[in-house]
Amino acid sequence: MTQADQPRGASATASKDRVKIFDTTLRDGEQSPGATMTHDEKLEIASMLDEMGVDIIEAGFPIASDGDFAAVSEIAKNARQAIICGLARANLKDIDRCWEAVRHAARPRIHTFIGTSPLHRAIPNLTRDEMADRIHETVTHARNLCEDVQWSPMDATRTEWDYLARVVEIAIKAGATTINIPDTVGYTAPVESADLIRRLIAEVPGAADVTFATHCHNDLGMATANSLAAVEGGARQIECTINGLGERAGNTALEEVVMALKVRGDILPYETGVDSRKIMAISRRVSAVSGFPVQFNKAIVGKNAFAHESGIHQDGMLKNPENFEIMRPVDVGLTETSLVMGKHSGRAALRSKLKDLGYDLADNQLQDVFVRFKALADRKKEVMDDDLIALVQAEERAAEDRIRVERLRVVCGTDGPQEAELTLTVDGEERSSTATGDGPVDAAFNAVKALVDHSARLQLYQVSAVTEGTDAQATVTVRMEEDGRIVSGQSADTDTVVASVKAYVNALNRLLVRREKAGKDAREVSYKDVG
Ligand SMILES: CC(=O)SCCNC(=O)CCNC(=O)[C@H](O)C(C)(C)COP(=O)(O)OP(=O)(O)OC[C@H]1O[C@@H](n2cnc3c(N)ncnc32)[C@H](O)[C@@H]1OP(=O)(O)O
Ligand SMILES: CC(C)C(=O)C(=O)O
Repeated sequence: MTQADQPRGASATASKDRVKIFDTTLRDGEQSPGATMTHDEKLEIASMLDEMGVDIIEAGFPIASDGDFAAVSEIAKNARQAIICGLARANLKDIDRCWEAVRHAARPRIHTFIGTSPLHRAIPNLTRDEMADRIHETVTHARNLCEDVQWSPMDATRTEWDYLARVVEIAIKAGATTINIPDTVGYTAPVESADLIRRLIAEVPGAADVTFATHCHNDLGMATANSLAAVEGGARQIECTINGLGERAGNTALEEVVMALKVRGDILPYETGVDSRKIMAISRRVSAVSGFPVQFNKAIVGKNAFAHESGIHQDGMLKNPENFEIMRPVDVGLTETSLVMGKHSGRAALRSKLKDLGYDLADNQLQDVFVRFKALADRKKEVMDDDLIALVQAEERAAEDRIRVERLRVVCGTDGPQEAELTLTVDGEERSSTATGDGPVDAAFNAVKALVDHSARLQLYQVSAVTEGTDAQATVTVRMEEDGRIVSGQSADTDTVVASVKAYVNALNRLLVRREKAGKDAREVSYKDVG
């Protein structure tokens, strides 16, 4: 093993073997259709990878384009600790171009490959012997340029055993320092993955002097399992990408193997140099620059990976997070577990969430808010923090209100006039009216006026969405003026007209309070007798 090939960071402990993390987000990851990144974005991602402790960054395929060449060169110049690697086909031109780009790095690596399976040997149309000669020639050439050379028999897992063993031996003899065994089409299964590496190490002359690497694709959803199995078989380098980005179904996800080794150290006694607390930040950045959203239930980095919505789970989490979490959110760079408030949530989670938001409610208040929360959750997929704040504030306001909205039905659409049927409770007495107007809000406001006679003038009517989506609550603010007294009212509801009427009524209630404070008898507000 050369000095350049040594893992960085903490040295391997007596009990745990060090596994190097080789990130190929910028090469294999970028090969995902549509995932192309700009030069500056590649530099930024490379710097984050370096910062988080990745051992080797495969920065690109320098012969592929001038842009790739420039990105690999600049990443090589900027690298602080990581080995910077470039990919090259099994030809001298590719290898020279790759070296031109990576040579600027303090720790450069050339990675050259050729497909060795029967299917892949047909691509450059080479016989077994011709390919063997090509491997010898190209690996030797690469090693003459660079002391750190990685060689990959592409489609290794579909290559005949005898031929694979033969070409791996040739590559080692020609100077390769890392032998990478790719499962190019995601075909292998964990037991095979472990056995293949174990057998290569046991049977190929010189195998003990090089690092074996595993490079898995996720076509059958087994990339992480195969990579970990390969480590158990003796591989000490895992090739992976952030968010599992990569060709077709993607590559092994860096965050999955790093966290699996961290969490299951009891049965997988290996360690990496990656600072797992930087995982979320780079995952979000890679998702943003590649334009590939992370699926909600993606292991480790999905939006729901540390989120709990069902009441029993939330209650269990509040009693002890270990009940439903095998990792601490902080270990992947999240500040906290998210208790997602939705229709499956219970009172324990609601109380805890409200406490976090600064509302310490008495039991009866909590019960009222809970009823309204469940009603909202039935209409809305997810109840956000701002929704809850709006609910509690509405509850607080409603507690002292003399006028309350009981029922509202609005008929609206293209054929006017719009009509509103409204029932209010005024000082404990139910009253109803029907009114028309120019639009549903106007009709509803006219219905309020029909029940509560007042001379206040509407100065402002404003609607905004509390949260995102078509099921978002609308917050309505109204401002009214009467005899120089200005009052405002606010309410939130998923129904904009309901929110409008409640905001209007809220303002009227405040007007009554202002009148009382001004020494006037609030009964001066006359209620029209329409009942
Ligand atoms: C499994 C993997 O991820 S492998 C990496 C795949 N990544 C990429 O292909 C992305 C970058 N690729 C490119 O930009 C282009 O394909 C280039 C610049 C490398 C080559 O472009 P072109 O010269 O136009 O060749 P084209 O892409 O059409 O065909 C590939 C050629 O490389 C040959 N080839 C493929 N792999 C290898 C290899 N490992 N070693 C030697 N030759 C190879 C093929 O036989 C073919 O040559 P041929 O037409 O003479 O048979
Ligand atoms: C170039 C090699 C390592 C590769 O990407 C693959 O086989 O999937």
